[in-house]
Amino acid sequence: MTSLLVTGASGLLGRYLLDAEWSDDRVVGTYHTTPVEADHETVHLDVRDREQVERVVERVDPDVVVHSAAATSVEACEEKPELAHETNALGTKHVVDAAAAVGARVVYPSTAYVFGDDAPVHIEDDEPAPMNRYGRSKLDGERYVESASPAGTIVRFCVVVSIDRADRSDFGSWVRGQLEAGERVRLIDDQQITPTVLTDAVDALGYLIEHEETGVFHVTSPERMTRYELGREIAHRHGLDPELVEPIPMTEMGWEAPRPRHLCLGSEKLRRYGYETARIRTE
Ligand SMILES: C[C@H]1O[C@H](OP(=O)(O)OP(=O)(O)OC[C@H]2O[C@@H](n3cnc4c(=O)[nH]c(N)nc43)[C@H](O)[C@@H]2O)[C@@H](O)[C@@H](O)C1=O
Repeated sequence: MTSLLVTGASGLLGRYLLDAEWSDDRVVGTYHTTPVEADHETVHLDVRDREQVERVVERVDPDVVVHSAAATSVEACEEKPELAHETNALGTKHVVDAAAAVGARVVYPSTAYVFGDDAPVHIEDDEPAPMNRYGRSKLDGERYVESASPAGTIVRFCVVVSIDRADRSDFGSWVRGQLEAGERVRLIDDQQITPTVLTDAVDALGYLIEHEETGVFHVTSPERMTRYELGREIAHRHGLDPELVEPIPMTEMGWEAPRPRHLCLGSEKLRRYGYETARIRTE
């Protein structure tokens, strides 16, 4: 029986982790601003507060800490670099240090934004070169996990989407909700992504925890596509009108943070380790 502490349990990933079928062991979740309704114990935690992190980790005394608490808005991190640094870099250091003190392994969800535009697809061994402050702060967090003892696990995702549900605040749910309401959606057609299906993100984390794999892993669909193509695929999957999906360039988003045109991760390593991620395209 594995005892888990999941930080960021009110976030997209954390919330699912708490409900995941594989997490029927002892699980405690932490939240920062939004309390979580769950079958498991949840506790307030600000990962920026080193002493609070130490207290919670010591009390829960987990085998594994899944550290999914993070400032995940790319734009907010660009506007408030100190928030990105304190939450994603220092917060991770606090978790890594506290986990080491109780002998717990750290599993760290990270992001494709640790890479820039120097290659169309990046694999685990490639040298990160973030283009924005969010990517930089998550890479700083990765560095702490890399030097963790016991050895940690870094799991990079691309844009996390649900494709078969519409009950979350993720990109896929939003697109489906708009299409179901007969509303047009204008989606980026000049940035390639390898989306991470939400259920894959959760199940692959479970797989890596169960098999006690350490090091860096990418978890994404093997297919490259734009958000525009993804939106049309979501329409097809659910019998909705793909003509409601319109292409726009990234410049129309008015984003401050620079973003690579190729935000693609190769996840062949995970397949070699025996885990197959879902395909998104149906045709
Ligand atoms: C890998 C990486 O992936 C993500 O970062 P992101 O690239 O900033 O993309 P996002 O999905 O968070 O979009 C940011 C905002 O922008 C809107 N948005 C996006 N794409 C279109 C789009 O195509 N059309 C419209 N209308 N709105 C869009 C979207 O609704 C939201 O309000 C994060 O998970 C992040 O934590 C992470 O790690």
